[in-house]
Amino acid sequence: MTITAHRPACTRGPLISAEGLNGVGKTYLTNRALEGLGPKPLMLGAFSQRATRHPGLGDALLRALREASVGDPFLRGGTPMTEALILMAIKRHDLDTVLPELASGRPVIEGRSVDTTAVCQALQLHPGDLDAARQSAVALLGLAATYRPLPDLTILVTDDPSKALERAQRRDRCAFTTEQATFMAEACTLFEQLATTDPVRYRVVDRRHVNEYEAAQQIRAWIEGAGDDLGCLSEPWQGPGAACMCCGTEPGMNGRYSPNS
Ligand SMILES: Nc1ncnc2c1ncn2[C@@H]1O[C@H](COP(=O)(O)OP(=O)(O)OP(=O)(O)O)[C@@H](O)[C@H]1O
Ligand SMILES: Cc1cn([C@H]2C[C@H](O)[C@@H](COP(=O)(O)O)O2)c(=O)[nH]c1=O
Repeated sequence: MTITAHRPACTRGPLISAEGLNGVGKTYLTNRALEGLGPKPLMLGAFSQRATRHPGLGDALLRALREASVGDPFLRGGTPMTEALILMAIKRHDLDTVLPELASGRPVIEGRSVDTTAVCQALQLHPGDLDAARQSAVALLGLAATYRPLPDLTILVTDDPSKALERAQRRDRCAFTTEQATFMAEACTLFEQLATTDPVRYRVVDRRHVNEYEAAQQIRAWIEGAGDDLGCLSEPWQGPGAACMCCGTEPGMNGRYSPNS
């Protein structure tokens, strides 16, 4: 007998992240992409835009990282694994705060998510060894995926790292050190390598090959398509029997097909 799987799509909104180097244009291009789009997705602001005095656990953790990294733009305080776990906790906190919006069907866009954590922390764990960093970045993503579901869609904006550096410096009226510029160039390589490991989740827009209009159009189309046929979102640490964090459906409920039942 053949059992036909029938899985009604979950009513939740898609969880989308924008990733890439400082100054690469994640915010600029996403805002362009969203112009005239309705209903508007909820934008989860970039770390640097978060107020230092804002109450709440997520911002308190970020404040602790900022203080420990004494002004380093990549929040490097010298203990990369501890920092990785705190960054993952912040990203978990971000997810907790947007769950009601996701559950209501609204798309949510994270300005940076756990891919940045994987890339930046892996580079710190293996200075000067990009191969080892790539392996650790993949492993760190696996660890992050036990804290919280990964985004449904990750848009990597990439470019010549020197162009991103130039924009970040102009915007922030600062000068990155040579070491920081090298860190950014390595992060660029690692982001691009990480994106090849999961072609279903990642979409890459390379500003070396498309103009800003085309880039915004691509991003808009990806965001519009991200809500199609979404599965339920379950707590990774609860295992295959967990109910959906958004619609509450348990595997096997309402005639849903569960591969694990
Ligand atoms: N195509 C463009 N034309 C003009 N200005 C641009 C363009 N792309 C980006 N910028 C400007 O470059 C700067 C960096 O872009 P943006 O803030 O979007 O980068 P980001 O990837 O969000 O960076 P970060 O992660 O550091 O916050 C901004 O001042 C932005 O307005
Ligand atoms: C999430 C996250 C961020 N960072 C670094 C990367 C940037 O230099 C700053 C803030 O960036 P934003 O674009 O303003 O969000 O934080 C990091 O090193 N690790 C992370 O996980």
